[in-house]
Amino acid sequence: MERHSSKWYNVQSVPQSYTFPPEERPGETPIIQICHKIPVIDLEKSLVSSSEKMETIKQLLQAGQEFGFFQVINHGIPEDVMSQTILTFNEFFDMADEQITNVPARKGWIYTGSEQEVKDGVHLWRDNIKHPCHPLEKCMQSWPDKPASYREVVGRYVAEIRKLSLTILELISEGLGIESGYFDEQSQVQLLSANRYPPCPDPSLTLGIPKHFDPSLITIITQGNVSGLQVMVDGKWVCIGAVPNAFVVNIGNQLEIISNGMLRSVEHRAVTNSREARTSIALFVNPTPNCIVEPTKVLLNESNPPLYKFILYKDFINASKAFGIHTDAIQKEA
Ligand SMILES: O=C(O)CCC(=O)C(=O)O
Ligand SMILES: [Fe+2]
Repeated sequence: MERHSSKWYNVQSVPQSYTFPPEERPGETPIIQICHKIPVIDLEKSLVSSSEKMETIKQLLQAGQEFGFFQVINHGIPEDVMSQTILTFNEFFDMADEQITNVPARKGWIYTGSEQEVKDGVHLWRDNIKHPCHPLEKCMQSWPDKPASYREVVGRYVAEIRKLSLTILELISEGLGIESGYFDEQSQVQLLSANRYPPCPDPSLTLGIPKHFDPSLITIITQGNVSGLQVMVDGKWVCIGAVPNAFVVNIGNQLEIISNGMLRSVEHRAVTNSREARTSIALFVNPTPNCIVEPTKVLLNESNPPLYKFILYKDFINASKAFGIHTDAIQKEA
């Protein structure tokens, strides 16, 4: 028998162990219904003039307030960096399972194949790898070394995303009236989480990732050409369109706290489709474990009292078990 056919997703129907309870499954409504309201923001415009920059800032804040999500285009990251990174992860996920699951003492990265990942008794329709990325030179020494290009390609991608995330955070801090550099300390940790959702015989029954909030400051996602990221808008699950060469950006719980609720961390989930595999790469920009996260003082006054208590980032993560069974391991790596 061909090795490939032994993969967990080569099945004619969705196994019971992958079937979500009726209230959680996507159901029969069109799953890939694109929401065109979620803004696509042209970042190049912010470089043209100070009035264009103010306009970009306004768009970022409005999107963060209204949807908690937006996409950015003309962000300066070369197309081939994005496409090569997706290809490298596809190669990684295509490797024979033994090559990725049976690596001894895999310190520095965590692979969770679908068969190992169970949420409330149900398997997720995805394979996943997570690893820290900052400081880059140190972290990349312990990333996977197969495929051979992994460290170089993913390293280049991570370096580009770090610059992009700082640009976006700087624009947001200017809009909120926070001093420049405030987020330098709050955004020291980068955690990469790449997902591969194979084609699924019945996407109405199962999920790639169940609904959740991101425990990050912001998250920057590449979803290639395949939609599947769903966000709750006006009480309905809708998909974020796959815009060529765009990054999806979402506000995480920490930025919601810092902005005292002005920017919203919004629930989202990943659905599957029956036609093609989808690969997404999420980079969580996180505070360091001992960083105190609290509503920034400049936004507080009598009519805007703090809505959140201060919290150490590691206490937040441990209390919310934000990374499931890997929470402790991920905290150690950070
Ligand atoms: O696959 C996606 O687009 C969603 C990923 C996501 O929400 C996450 O990794 O937290
Ligand atoms: Fe997420």
